[in-house]
This record gives sequence, structure tokens and C-alpha cells, in this order.
Amino acid sequence: MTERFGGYQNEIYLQGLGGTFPPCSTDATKLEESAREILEPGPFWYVAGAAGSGATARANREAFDRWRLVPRMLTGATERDLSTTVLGTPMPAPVLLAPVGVQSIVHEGAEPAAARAAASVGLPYVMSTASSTSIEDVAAASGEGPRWFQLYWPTDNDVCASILARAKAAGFTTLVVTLDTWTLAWRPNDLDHAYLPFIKGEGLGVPLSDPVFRGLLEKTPEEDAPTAILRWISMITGTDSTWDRLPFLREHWDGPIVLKGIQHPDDARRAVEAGMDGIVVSNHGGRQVDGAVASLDVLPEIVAAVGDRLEVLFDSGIRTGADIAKAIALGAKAVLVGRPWVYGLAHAGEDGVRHVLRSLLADLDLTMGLSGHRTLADLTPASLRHA
Ligand SMILES: Cc1cc2nc3c(=O)[nH]c(=O)nc-3n(C[C@H](O)[C@H](O)[C@H](O)COP(=O)(O)O)c2cc1C
Ligand SMILES: O=C(O)C(=O)c1ccccc1
Repeated sequence: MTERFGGYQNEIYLQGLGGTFPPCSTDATKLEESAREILEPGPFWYVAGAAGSGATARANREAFDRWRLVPRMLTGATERDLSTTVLGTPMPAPVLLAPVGVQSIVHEGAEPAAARAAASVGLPYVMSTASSTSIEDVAAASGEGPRWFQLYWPTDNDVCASILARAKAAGFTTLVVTLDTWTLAWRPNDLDHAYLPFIKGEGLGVPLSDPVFRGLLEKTPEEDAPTAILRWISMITGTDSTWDRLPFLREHWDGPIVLKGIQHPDDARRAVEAGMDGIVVSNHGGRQVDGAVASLDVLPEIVAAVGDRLEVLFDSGIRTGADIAKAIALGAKAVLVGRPWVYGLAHAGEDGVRHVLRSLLADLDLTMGLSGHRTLADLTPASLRHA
């Protein structure tokens, strides 16, 4: 089905005639600034912050500036079709909501609000293991919307299997395994505010509702919250896994599996060899390795390394329609967006998330049309020049 995302432009103008204005900026690059005015420093820096000096987070943005679209004329791009299918999930545009933990710290509606917004636009919501809400409650909020599940991999196999079984039973189709955050990076902004949401016990919607995890505890989390929290933290951070542990996931998940956090072509090749279905070329929005390469800069070599042997998704730094078009032109099948919609959630809950998503898709739709690209397949390296 062809969605006319660009029509959101006229909708906004018409609403303005009636005195109604967007709930937050239509420009995702401005949302960090306005979020700073409405969030306390701890929550604000949890979202906006990055590892170390922030060099990689800045590099992620700068990398997009080194590529420019070359507009083509008279191509008949009046009607666009932005739809695609990724690992069996049809989507009206090549955009997914990146997994984001502990959303209750920016808005009381938390994950269900974001999942409802995603479903209303038809985009897949990738639920984080670090959600403040249970798997079943997020699934219910998604309704008919597509849903993927992101795994922070517990060291305890029984707990891991239980979480995967619940995600599967709740209708999550695709598993995204995050590899780059097996321990939290040096994050000065969180440290300066002594702010770790997990310690407040807010990101425990998944384990606290898990019967196997609860069975490991001597006292229930209601009786002794700190012990439960520490037990969970020690289960999902502090231990790096190795490639030989992947078959366990295959045994316990019968849908597609995607590895998130790939930045080296050799790791992408290993993902192929391990029989994975996809990868997310991502540096976690610059939140893990400060001084690391910009995610967009490694995308072309990774696409060249794996060809069509698995699906290559991309994230880290996407803020505009042009950014999405560039990532697709460089070989990504779809992109994940992180901070922008979290700021939308902070500003206006479900409406804010929907507005950020629709703005991004309208921008992409109009950018593609005006640069003469009718479908995603029209976006190729030939659509770009090095600036
Ligand atoms: C506040 C916040 C929380 C995040 N939590 C998770 C998480 O729980 N799991 C995960 O795989 N990635 C997590 N990420 C990383 C995102 O999935 C994504 O890789 C990153 O935000 C993309 O960069 P962008 O924010 O520049 O779009 C988080 C990112 C942010 C900003
Ligand atoms: O902050 C993050 O980037 C992240 O991935 C995370 C991990 C655990 C809890 C909350 C967020």
C-alpha cells in the first residue's frame, strides 16, 4: 500500500488555520534543545548523553554531511512508494523505532505510549529488554502493529529462555540481540548526575514479571527490591558473550534473528557464517565507545562484505528524511531511529512520538519525490555525491 506521508505537511498547515500547532518541533535536530527545558538534568542526560567526550555521537551526525543527494528532474516521482518488507515484516516506510530502555523516566505513558504511536503509523516497535513495562503490556499496546523484541542477553539460560518464550507468545516476530552494551560505557553525563535508572528499579518491567527470574529470588522483589535489582543487573551486564553462544538463541527462537551493534565487516561476515538473518550497523548512538568511527562511515564496507546474504539495517545519527535516504542509498534495507522519538515522548507522550515519526516520514517522502526517487530501489550510491 502506498502511504502519502508528504500529506502531513498540508495537514499541519490546515491545523494552523484552526489555531492548532504541532506538539513539538517538526525538526528532530531541535528536539534535544527543547527537551532540555522540560526534563530534569538526570533524565535529560540519560537520553541526550553519550560515551566519554561525545566524539562518536557528533561523528555520527557529521558523517551524513559528507554525502549529498543529487536531485533528478522529470522522473515522474509524483507518486512515491516507500514501503518495504524486512525479514518478513511489511512496513509502510523503511523505519523502525530503535529499542530504548526505561521510558518511564521521560514520560509516565512510557513504552505503551510509544508502541501505540508506532502502531498507528504502521512502523515496527522494537521493545527493549530494559523496558519499564512488561512484555505482555507492550504487546497489548502494539495491537495490530508489527513488533520486534530486543534482547539484553541474560547470563542465566533459563531466564533467557523464559523471556524469549514470553516474547514469542506475545507476538513478537523478530529478535534483535544487542552485542555492544554487555556493560555500560563510561558516561560522564550520567555519572555527574549520579543517575542510573536501573538503580531506581524503573527498567525492570521484563524481569519483575518473569516467573523464572522471580523463582531464583529468596524474597520477592516486592519484599526486597534492591536484591532483585542487583541480581538482574548482574545477569545482563558485566559479561561479554562469544560467537559460540549464538546457537542457544537459535534453539530458543524460531523467527529471524538480528545482531545489533556491528561496525566491522569481519563481524558482519561472522554473522553470516553464524546463520544470522540480519545485522544492525550501529554504534548505539555513540553511547558505548567514545572515539569510535561514525556508524554511516562503516556502512558501505559492511554492505559490500555481506552482499545479500543477510539484511543490513542501520542506526546512529538519523535525524532527517535526507539522512534516511542516504543510509538507504548506501545499502541499508531500513533504519532505526532512537533519540528523536524519545524526545517526542518526553514532550507529548503518544502524540509527540506520532508527530516525530510522521514528520520524519513526510520529510523522507518529499525529499525522495523532489530528488526524483519514486521507490526505495531507486536510491543507490549513484544518488549521492561526496560533499
Ligand atoms: C535513552 C536511550 C536508551 C537506549 N536503550 C537501548 C536499549 O535498551 N537497547 C538497545 O539495544 N539500544 C538502546 N539504545 C540505543 C538505540 O537502540 C539506538 O541504537 C540509538 O539510539 C541510535 O542512535 P540515535 O539515538 O542517534 O538515533 C538506547 C538509546 C537511547 C538514546
Ligand atoms: O542507555 C542505553 O544506551 C542502554 O542501552 C540501556 C541499557 C540498560 C538500561 C537502560 C538503557
